[in-house]
Amino acid sequence: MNIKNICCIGAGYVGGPTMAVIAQKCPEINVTVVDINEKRIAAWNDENVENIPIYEPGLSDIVKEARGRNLFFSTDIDAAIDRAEMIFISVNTPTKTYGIGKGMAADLKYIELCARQIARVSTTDKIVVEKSTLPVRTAETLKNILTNTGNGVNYQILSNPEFLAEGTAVEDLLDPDRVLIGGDIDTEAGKDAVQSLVDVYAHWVEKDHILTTNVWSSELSKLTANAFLAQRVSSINAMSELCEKTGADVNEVAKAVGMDSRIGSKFLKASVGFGGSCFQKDILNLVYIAKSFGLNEVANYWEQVILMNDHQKRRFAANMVRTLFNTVSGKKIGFLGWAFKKDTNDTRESAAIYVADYLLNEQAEIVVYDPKVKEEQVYADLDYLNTRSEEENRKRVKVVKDPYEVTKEAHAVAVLTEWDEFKDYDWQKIYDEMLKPAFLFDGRRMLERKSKEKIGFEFYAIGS
Ligand SMILES: NC(=O)C1=CN([C@@H]2O[C@H](COP(=O)(O)OP(=O)(O)OC[C@H]3O[C@@H](n4cnc5c(N)ncnc54)[C@H](O)[C@@H]3O)[C@@H](O)[C@H]2O)C=CC1
Ligand SMILES: O=C(O)[C@H]1O[C@H](OP(=O)(O)OP(=O)(O)OC[C@H]2O[C@@H](n3ccc(=O)[nH]c3=O)[C@H](O)[C@@H]2O)[C@H](O)[C@@H](O)[C@@H]1O
Repeated sequence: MNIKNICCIGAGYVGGPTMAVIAQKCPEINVTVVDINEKRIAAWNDENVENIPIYEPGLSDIVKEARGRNLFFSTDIDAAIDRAEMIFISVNTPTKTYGIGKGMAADLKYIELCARQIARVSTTDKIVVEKSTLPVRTAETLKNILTNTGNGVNYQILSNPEFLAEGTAVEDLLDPDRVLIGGDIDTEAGKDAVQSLVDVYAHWVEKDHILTTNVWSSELSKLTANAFLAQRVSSINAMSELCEKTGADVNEVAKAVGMDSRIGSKFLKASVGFGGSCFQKDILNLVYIAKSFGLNEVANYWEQVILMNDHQKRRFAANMVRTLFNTVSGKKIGFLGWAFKKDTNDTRESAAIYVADYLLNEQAEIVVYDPKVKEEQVYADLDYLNTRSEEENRKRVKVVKDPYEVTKEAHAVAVLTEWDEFKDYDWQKIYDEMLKPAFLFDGRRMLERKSKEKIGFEFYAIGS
């Protein structure tokens, strides 16, 4: 099928950047990104392109180039669906918070709503592309809804999971390790649909980086990739605790191990724990799927990655309390960073939230600075945990715009996100203005130990 119009449902961290790049690279295709969230769409359409709702290096330039030419953001979902030959579903698939599978399974209600809307609105044949991360065999459910409630329209379902990482989304989209497309490759219509999507990506991705498989392999590969990545972080974090007991240094261990080409050096950075909207959610989903097939050993194996991560966040916070003479009650603790990693304003499942929650339970007073995260987001994250009243969260946590306000008169400062700017702060000034002993906790292994100790800090870093 010759694709002239693409619709993407979901203008979030994946839908927005992915479609912006498709529009930039395929000027002859009209790309419309739709969402039920009016505020988000308004922000994507903001005259000042720096105000688009997602911060990603390089993204605003691409939006500036394509927006209004062949890239559009709209809340008119029906019109965009009807016009498109190809529809990407890029809505959120969070962990279920109710009913069967609560706390583990993926909540597919937004996916189902999209399918029902597509079925209701479509008057011409469509290729429906799963861009969201989904449990293996979701395409079957989609097909079922579309063909049983549709108007006699033909649908092809493709799986095209997204592997971009936040903070490097544009880079990852422009130069992906691979693009994965799963389809019904046993039928001519299925092969045609796969080819249509291959043709879109072939505008800028080398052919041998575009991989086609059956739908189920594609769906499962996405969960597998995230499980493997998160497993590496939990593996090195497990070693970080052993390093702290033995005098080994986790960065040296990671380097030595990573130089083995079979292991590789990437994704071996010890930290206060992985965050982000997907690793935990996708592994829980994998565990749930394995359990639902009665594969308990498989489920337990992968669940350990999450348990290790929870332990890492908890032990970082517990170590702070222990080091501060077993109490942080009424003490000012400065947080540098709140986002789940640098170069993003996303805070979903950020380790900082859980460390803060732990310290608040110990009656600490927390002051937060993050270069990209807004005050209301910090409160929303803490309120979401439901550990204490909203009023209490606002009383005990302050969010400031100047990092030196975080550190002034603080009993301890903790680095929770690896923003580059933290390295260049005036650490002598920070030391001078802190209460003594001045405790510094590096949850990201990003600060240089010797110079901090020379200034006088009591320095603690993960894994050394
Ligand atoms: N955030 C990431 O880095 C990555 C996410 N993914 C996957 O991509 C999917 C989307 O993730 P994000 O973009 O982070 O989510 P997000 O929450 O940022 O965006 C999803 C958007 O979908 C909209 N939406 C939900 N239901 C809708 C409906 N029925 N009609 C219209 N709009 C609707 C929401 O309003 C929201 O703006 C998830 O399945 C996630 O696992 C995959 C790779 C990377
Ligand atoms: O499905 C998804 O949502 C995406 O999840 C991750 O991307 P993302 O969560 O954006 O960011 P990562 O760079 O993977 O970092 C995840 C977390 O692990 C932490 N991390 C990562 C690497 C490392 O060595 N150590 C470490 O602690 C990061 O600080 C962060 O908190 C994957 O890297 C993407 O391929 C995938 O598409």
